[in-house]
Amino acid sequence: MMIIEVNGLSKSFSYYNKELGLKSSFSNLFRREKLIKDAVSNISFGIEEGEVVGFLGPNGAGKTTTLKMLSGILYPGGGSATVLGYTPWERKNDFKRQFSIVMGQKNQLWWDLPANESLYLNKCIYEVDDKQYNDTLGELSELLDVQHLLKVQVRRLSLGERMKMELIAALIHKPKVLFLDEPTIGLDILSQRKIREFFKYYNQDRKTTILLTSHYMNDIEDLCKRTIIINHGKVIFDGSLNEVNNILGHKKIMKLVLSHPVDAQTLQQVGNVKEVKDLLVTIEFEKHDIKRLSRWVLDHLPVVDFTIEDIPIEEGIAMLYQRGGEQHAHAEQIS
Ligand SMILES: Nc1ncnc2c1ncn2[C@@H]1O[C@H](COP(=O)(O)OP(=O)(O)OP(=O)(O)O)[C@@H](O)[C@H]1O
Repeated sequence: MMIIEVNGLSKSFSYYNKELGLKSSFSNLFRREKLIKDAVSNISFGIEEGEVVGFLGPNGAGKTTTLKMLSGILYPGGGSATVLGYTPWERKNDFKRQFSIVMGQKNQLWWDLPANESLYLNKCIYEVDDKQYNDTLGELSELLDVQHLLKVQVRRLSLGERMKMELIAALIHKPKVLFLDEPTIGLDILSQRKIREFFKYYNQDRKTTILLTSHYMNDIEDLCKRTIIINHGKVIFDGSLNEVNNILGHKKIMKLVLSHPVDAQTLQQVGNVKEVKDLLVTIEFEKHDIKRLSRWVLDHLPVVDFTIEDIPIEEGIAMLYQRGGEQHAHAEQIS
C-alpha cells in the first residue's frame, strides 16, 4: 500500500537582495530587488508502507523543504502530496497523530526540564493513554539505554543522549510515518551506529514508513534499500544505492603497489590517475577495457600488488551531484 504519494510538488521562496551598508539599507526601504529561489521543482515519487527510503542531496538541494511540506509545516507552491491519505498542509488532527518529524538540528524537548516531563507533555498533546505511554516509554528508553537519564535536565545531557530523548519524544504516540532530517548529525560513530540499529529494529518491528535524510553515507547504506537523490530541487535518481555507479558510465578503480616510481605519462595510459601516494597509485579506468588494461599493467609496470574495485559509493554520488550541477547550469544558460 502506498503511504506517501508526491506528484509534481514544488516550492519557491522569494527574498530580497540587500547590499552592505547603512545607505543601501535606507534605499532598500523604497526599492528592493526581489529574487526567487526554486527550492523544490516538480518532484514526484511514491513510498510503500514499511519502506525506509534515503533522501540524499547536497546542501541546499531541497531535502528539508520537501520534508517540511510532507509534514505540513510548509504549503507547497504547486503539485500535490498525500501522506497516509491526508494532504499534509491541511493539518488535520488525525494526520498529526500519525506521523512525526525529527530534525537533528532542532529540539522539541524543554531545555530546562528533565526529559520525562517533556515526554509527559507529548503524551498529553497526543492523548496517549497511561498504559501505552508507560509501555512505550519503558520499551524505547531500554532499547536506547537511557532509563537512568529520564530525570536529568535536558541541558545537562550529551548531544547523543539528547537525540535519543528526542527520538522517544517523537515516537511516544507510535507514528506510522517518520520523517528524519539528519538524526545522527554531530554524533560520534558509536552513537550513530546505536541509533541506526534502533531505527532498523523499530522499522522491522512496527513496519513504520521512514523517509531519512543524512549526509552520512553509512546511515543510508545501512538502513535504506532505496534512495531518492535530489539536486537543485529535482529528483535525479531513484533506486538502490548500488545502482548509482551503473548509471554513471562504466568505470572502475585500479589500485597498484609499485616496486619503484613510474612517470605520470605512463600511468595515464591506463586511465585517469586519481592519486599517487609514494608507490601506491589509484587509477580510474573504463570497465569494458578491463582485460587489456590488466594485461598491459602487469606487462609494462613494476607491479608488486594490484586490486580492481568498484568506484566508492560516496564518489559515485559526488559525481552524480556534479553532473546534476552541470546540467542545471546548462539549463539556466539556455533559459
Ligand atoms: N525560508 C527561506 N527563504 C528563502 N530561501 C530558502 C528558505 N528556506 C530554504 N531556502 C532555500 O531553499 C534551498 C533548499 O533549502 P533546503 O533547506 O531544503 O536544503 P537541504 O537540501 O535541506 O540542504 P542541507 O543539506 O544544507 O540541509 C536552499 O537554497 C535554501 O537557501
